[in-house]
Amino acid sequence: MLTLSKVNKRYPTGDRALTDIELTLPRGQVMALIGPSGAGKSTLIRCVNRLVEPTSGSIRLGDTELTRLSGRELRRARRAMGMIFQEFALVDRLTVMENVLSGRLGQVGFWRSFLRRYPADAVIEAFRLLERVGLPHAIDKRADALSGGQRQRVGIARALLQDPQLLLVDEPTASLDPKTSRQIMRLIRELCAERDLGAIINIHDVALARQFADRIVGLRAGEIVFDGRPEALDAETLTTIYGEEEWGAQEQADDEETAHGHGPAARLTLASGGAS
Ligand SMILES: Nc1ncnc2c1ncn2[C@@H]1O[C@H](COP(=O)(O)OP(=O)(O)OP(=O)(O)O)[C@@H](O)[C@H]1O
Repeated sequence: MLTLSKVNKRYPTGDRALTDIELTLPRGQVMALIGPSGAGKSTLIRCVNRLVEPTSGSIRLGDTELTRLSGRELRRARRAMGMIFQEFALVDRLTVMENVLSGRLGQVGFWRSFLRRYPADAVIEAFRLLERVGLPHAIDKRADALSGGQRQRVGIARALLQDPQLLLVDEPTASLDPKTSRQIMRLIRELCAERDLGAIINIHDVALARQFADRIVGLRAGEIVFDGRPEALDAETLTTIYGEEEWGAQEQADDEETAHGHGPAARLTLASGGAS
């Protein structure tokens, strides 16, 4: 379980990115973090893994107070948090298998990883994970020969090879087409359920968030202005999070597009709910 209490972040520039964030993420819960650009979503995720230092407050993962850690203890705590990034962050010239195994870099020690010798159990687990994410045939391919969706699957397998307690996911679908985006979100959701893993997913696509998350947290100007079930995210709440917009008109336009067969069916209306 992850617990944030009174977390504040003010950047040296004076920008106040987070104000008194209170958040508890139980095991197994998939939480989507939504909000306009600059709301503080990335800052929040990065405070959890300490890529950004919170200015004040407490962040606990299980029994560990993350804000007090440094050096070796911090590296160990970070291994308990699998990161999945927007741009996949793969090493292009390495194979799919090598990229997945790099998820164990921190655990196998410098020389072993330098020589690219991984323990047999890591290799077996990497095979298993690549099969689970749908890439058993691509093990020997170079990462730069993969499609965006396949690259993200490699990123997911790599994060899981760390055997994390929590997934921190930053815009996983930002550069993917609508169908692939849905597949990736569905995969993340299924894996979280299978492994009883909590996830915080920073995502701009509200329809995807509604469809695949158990819970939605809306940030605006560094504050939580919504925290609830996806069904509770109505036009009024969207206005609170994003500001004034004709959300009803958007729903209608999407409905019409779908009815007339324009645009991919995957373009969901804001009104749709439930995971598929
Ligand atoms: N390294 C930094 N130095 C100074 N200010 C920063 C830095 N990173 C972010 N900020 C500021 O903190 C606030 C929150 O930014 P953040 O990137 O966390 O928002 P976001 O919701 O993730 O936005 P986006 O959806 O565009 O990625 C913004 O005002 C931003 O300008």
